[in-house]
Amino acid sequence: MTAFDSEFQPTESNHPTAPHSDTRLVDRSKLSKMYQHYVEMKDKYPHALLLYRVGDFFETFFQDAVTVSRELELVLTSKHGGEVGRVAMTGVPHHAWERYTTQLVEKGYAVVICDQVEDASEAVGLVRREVTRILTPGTLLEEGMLKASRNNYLAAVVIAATHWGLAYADISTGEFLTTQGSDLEHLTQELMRLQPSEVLFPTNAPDLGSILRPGETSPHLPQCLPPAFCYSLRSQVPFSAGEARSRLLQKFKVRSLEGLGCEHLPLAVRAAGGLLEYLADTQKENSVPLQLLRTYTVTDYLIVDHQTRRNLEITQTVRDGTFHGSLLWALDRTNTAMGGRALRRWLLQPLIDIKGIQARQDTIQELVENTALRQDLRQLLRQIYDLERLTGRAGSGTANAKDLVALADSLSRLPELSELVSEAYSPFLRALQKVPAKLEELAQKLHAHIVESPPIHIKEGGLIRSGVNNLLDESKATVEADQQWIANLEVDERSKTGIPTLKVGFNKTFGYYISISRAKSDQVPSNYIRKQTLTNEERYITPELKEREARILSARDDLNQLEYEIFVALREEVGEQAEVIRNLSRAVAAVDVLCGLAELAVNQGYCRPQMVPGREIQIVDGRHPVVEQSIPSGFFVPNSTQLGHQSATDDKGQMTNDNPDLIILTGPNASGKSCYLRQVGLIQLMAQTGSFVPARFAKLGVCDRIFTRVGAVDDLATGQSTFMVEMNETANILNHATSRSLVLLDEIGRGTATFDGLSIAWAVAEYLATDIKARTIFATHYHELNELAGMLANVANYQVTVKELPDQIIFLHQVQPGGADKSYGIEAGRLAGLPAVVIKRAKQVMGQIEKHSKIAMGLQNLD
Ligand SMILES: Nc1ncnc2c1ncn2[C@@H]1O[C@H](COP(=O)(O)OP(=O)(O)OP(=O)(O)O)[C@@H](O)[C@H]1O
Repeated sequence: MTAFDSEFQPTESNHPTAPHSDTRLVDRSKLSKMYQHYVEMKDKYPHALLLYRVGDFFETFFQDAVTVSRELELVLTSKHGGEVGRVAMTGVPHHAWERYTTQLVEKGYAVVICDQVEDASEAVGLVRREVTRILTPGTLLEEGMLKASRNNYLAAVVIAATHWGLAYADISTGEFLTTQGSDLEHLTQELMRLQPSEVLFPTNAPDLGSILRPGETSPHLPQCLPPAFCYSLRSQVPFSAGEARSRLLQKFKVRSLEGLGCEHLPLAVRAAGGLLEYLADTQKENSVPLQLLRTYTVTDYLIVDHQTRRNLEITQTVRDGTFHGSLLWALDRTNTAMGGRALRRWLLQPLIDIKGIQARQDTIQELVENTALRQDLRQLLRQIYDLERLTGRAGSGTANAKDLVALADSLSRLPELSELVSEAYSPFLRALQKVPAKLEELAQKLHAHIVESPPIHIKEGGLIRSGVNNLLDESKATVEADQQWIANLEVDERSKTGIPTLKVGFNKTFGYYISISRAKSDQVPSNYIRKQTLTNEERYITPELKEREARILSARDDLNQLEYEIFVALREEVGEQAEVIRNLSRAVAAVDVLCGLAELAVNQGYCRPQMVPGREIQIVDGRHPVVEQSIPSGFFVPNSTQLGHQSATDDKGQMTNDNPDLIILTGPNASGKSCYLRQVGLIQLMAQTGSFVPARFAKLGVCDRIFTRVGAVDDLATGQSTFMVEMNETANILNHATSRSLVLLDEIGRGTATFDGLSIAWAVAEYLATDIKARTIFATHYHELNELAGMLANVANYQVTVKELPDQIIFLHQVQPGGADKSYGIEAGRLAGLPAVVIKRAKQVMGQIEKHSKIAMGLQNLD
């Protein structure tokens, strides 16, 4: 049972006159007709909030009114509901429904819009109302409800023992992908990467159709599904192999799924088919244009698990979860919303295919070298709106005329874009050299049909230019002539009647009228018919005035309808081109990302890393891309890195530690160990994204995974201690890392007794260096670990240096060979003002410990 349901356990009100607030308890036969209809609708959507159009408002009644008034802090009122008495009610003005619905959806509710589908003034009996839209967190299209800078993913998951299928779509941009795997940990990591707004999960739970809001638990959800997301519990039927497959075949009009790459991936097919069914169920008449389904494999990309993504602060900082200070913040120089979203996707899913990486690098390089091209492109890209989402809204029939003008403006920039890149030779720029002629024609047509600055509402006219449609022009001319006649009426009647203060006015109730001050009412001509008497004036109509008015009003309705029809036809034409426009949008987005990365490379002095097939990681004068932008220019101290043991030998054939697999990094607090560790991880990740990197030179073997274990954060949510979290993360690394992984460990074993911690740290480092041979940087305060380098050829010691003055330590932030053998902790204590006697004693204790802790020697004896 969801929290949503539990709030509405039928409870009989004690108060005899309290308004009814539960549809399940009310005597329906005593409800008035409209409420009976409302209750029928509510029965169909028990788990959603039903917004029901009544005149100028979207109202909610009964239990929904209670929820909505609480969630939106609106006043809960009541209304007469027939013989039953009063019914709880709260509502929002119809023009503001988007704003209020956004808030409800953000809180994890599904919202059903039940709108009037006929003109209230023409309705016989009850106005016809239908469900026109169902909004759930993962199925939004409206501009105001979406964040421009990130995708809004709807995911669907199928689990069979340890195997899983995952499909996801962003219906606002049309992306639709599916995959399957056999390790549930990968499923969790994929979901954490995608951060979907809603996840569909097929189950046989009794409360099908409900949405579990973030943090809500259900016995029907398996452990591998992170509780941070909204889960929609769905029937298993559309997720069955047969149904899902035929839905996909039908949607993409194909005979087999071979071409989509998932013919032999039953779980991927089941997830994708189930997702399509949900879209059909929620989108009603708006059919959403989706790109052709793409199948991918998780291991085709660099695997960056959630902890690592968090520790490396890819999209938000660890400390306060802000975008400012993240890698994305430091790298984003894109000029379009599409580019911004693409950069985020790229950073969350870096490549392992060298050719793919080099194609991006080639494009950046061309743009770095050709400054004029880069600047011109960036200038032009600024004028391109969100083509992906505009097309989505056009295709689903939710775009307004302003959207189509924005789309036309953007499409008409594309020929200029292709002209700019006509001489380009790198792959991503060449992809823009040809713009399909039909898109140019479409842009011209839209511009020729729709006025430059149309109103938001599409049913109230004022959208279409003259010269587009003869009938429209003729009706417009008639209306204008009648309006002119009315405009002249004031002057004509003043001269006819000799009343200089006579006025022609208009109001909603009476339409046009002639107003005469009461003092002059005796001079009124006989054909004037009195309609209304006010304190100082009398209002009249004439048969002729009413005839003109009737003509204007009816012609205006026809005009608005005709304009609407022309507009809808144009919108459909755009929808038909959705696939072509979106293919091009993706190419534009990629060029925007690469242009931004090129700009960054030039401004920040990045270099093109050489990507090599081996295991080597060689970085000369590397910098941390975020820290260097956060401190004054020139203050960041660059440091080099050399990792990836190649059985290095010196001139005499002796093994050396020059090119180790594992570095033990020591240094005092705040000297820069964490910064260095992250810098290496970020440079590797940036390089596999295709970006240039903050270094003087870099030669990098492609990694399969990056792991980090950084800092100590209590996982209060799961009730795990700092130490257990640390051990879990470490276990995960040791169980999954390979010799092609990059492992960054900061402070292993600090959350327990010193000797336990040191022993674990030692054993972990040794295992990584000897068994896994992963490239590892191990930052630690246990300088005893420096002894490892004496035992293992592929381990080297490095330290972050400081300069000691009598009463202070100066941080040099320089990473140099060698191990710190000094306890800076005691030094720091002295600087902090610990009494001299305590410091002295601490040094004595330290000396004793060191005397008895020659670990390497002891272990050799053990071996
Ligand atoms: N290479 C560098 N150049 C300039 N400033 C640096 C550099 N490295 C680190 N810093 C600065 O030093 C501060 C401390 O660095 P960091 O947190 O990496 O230290 P640490 O050695 O990991 O400390 P602790 O052991 O206490 O965790 C950083 O916030 C950064 O501003």
